[in-house]
Amino acid sequence: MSDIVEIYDLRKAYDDGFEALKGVTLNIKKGEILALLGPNGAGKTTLISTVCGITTSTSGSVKVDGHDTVSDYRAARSMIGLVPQEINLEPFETVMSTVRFSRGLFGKPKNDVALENILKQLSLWDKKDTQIRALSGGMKRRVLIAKALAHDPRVLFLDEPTAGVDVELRRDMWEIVAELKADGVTIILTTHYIEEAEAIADRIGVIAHGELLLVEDKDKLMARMGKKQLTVQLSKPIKKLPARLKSDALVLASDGASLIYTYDTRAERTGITKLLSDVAAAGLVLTDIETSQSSLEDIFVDLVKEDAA
Ligand SMILES: Nc1ncnc2c1ncn2[C@@H]1O[C@H](COP(=O)(O)OP(=O)(O)OP(=O)(O)O)[C@@H](O)[C@H]1O
Repeated sequence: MSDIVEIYDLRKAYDDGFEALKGVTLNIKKGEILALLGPNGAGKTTLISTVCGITTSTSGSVKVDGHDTVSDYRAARSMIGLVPQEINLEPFETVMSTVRFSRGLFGKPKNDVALENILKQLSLWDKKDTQIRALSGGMKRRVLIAKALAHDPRVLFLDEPTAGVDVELRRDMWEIVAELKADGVTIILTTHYIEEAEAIADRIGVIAHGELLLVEDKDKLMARMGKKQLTVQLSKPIKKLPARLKSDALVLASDGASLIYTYDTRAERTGITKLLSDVAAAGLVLTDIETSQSSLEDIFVDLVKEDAA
C-alpha cells in the first residue's frame, strides 16, 4: 500500500521553548486506520495540528499525497479533513448551512447531493434544517465529522472523537469510521480509550513526551508483546508451591487455590505440557484450566512505564 501521509523528523517547540514534538517520523498508508495513543500531554494534538497546518512546525516536513504542507499548503490542506477535540460550531446556523459553508471554504463547487450523502451517512439528514444549538452533544459531534468531510478529503484526522460520549454513541462512531474506511478514506485518530484502538485500528502508534515510541500493526503488536496466562484451579488450596514446580513463570495465587503460569505465545515451547505433568507428579489435582491474553491496555501501560523509567 502506498503512503498518503509522510511525516519526516517533525519538531515543534512552542513560543515558551517547550518542545512538544521531538523529531517524529511516521508514514501513514492509504486507506488505513491509525490510532495514536499516548498519555495526557504526549503531543498527539500538536502532531495532528501541525500536520493539518494549524500549528507551524519548528523543523521537519509533512507531505500529504505528495504535497508539502508548507510549500504546497492549499493542495495538501484540501486533502485533509480535521475533526477537532472541541466543538467549534456556530449555534444559530443550521446543519446544512454549516456543512455547505465548510465546503465553500475549500473553494469546492456547491454540491448538495454530496452533502446529502454525507448527512445521510451520519444519520443527520432529518436534522439538516435544525439549528446547531438544538442538537444533542452526540449530534454535534456528528456535525463536526460532516463538516470535516464536506470538501471530500481523502485523509481524516479525528482528535479524541469519543471523549466524553456514551457507550452507544462511541459504537456508532466506530461504525462511521469503518464505513469511511470502506469508502477509501484514510483515518488517523487519537484516543485515550485503548479499547477503541483495539476495536478499530489497523495500526497503533504510541507517543510519549513528543516522541513516537512505536508504530506497528495492531495484530502483530499484540502477538509480539502480548503475554498469555494459564490459570490452573486446584481441587484443594495449598500453602506453598511444591519444590518441583518452582519457576519464575509460575506463582501461587494469594488464596492458594490456583497456579498462574505466564508464557510467551511466540516461544517454540510454551512449557505447558511440562507444567501439567509436573503438577500431576507433585500430587496436585486440578479441577479446571483457563487461559487469558494480555490486552492492548496492558501493553500500552508497560510501554509508557518503560519509557518513563
Ligand atoms: N500553545 C502552547 N504553548 C505551550 N505549550 C503547549 C501549547 N500547546 C500545547 N502545549 C504543551 O505541549 C504538550 C503536548 O500537548 P498536546 O495537546 O499536543 O498533548 P496531547 O497528547 O494531545 O494531550 P491530551 O491527551 O491531554 O490531549 C503539553 O505539555 C502541552 O502543555
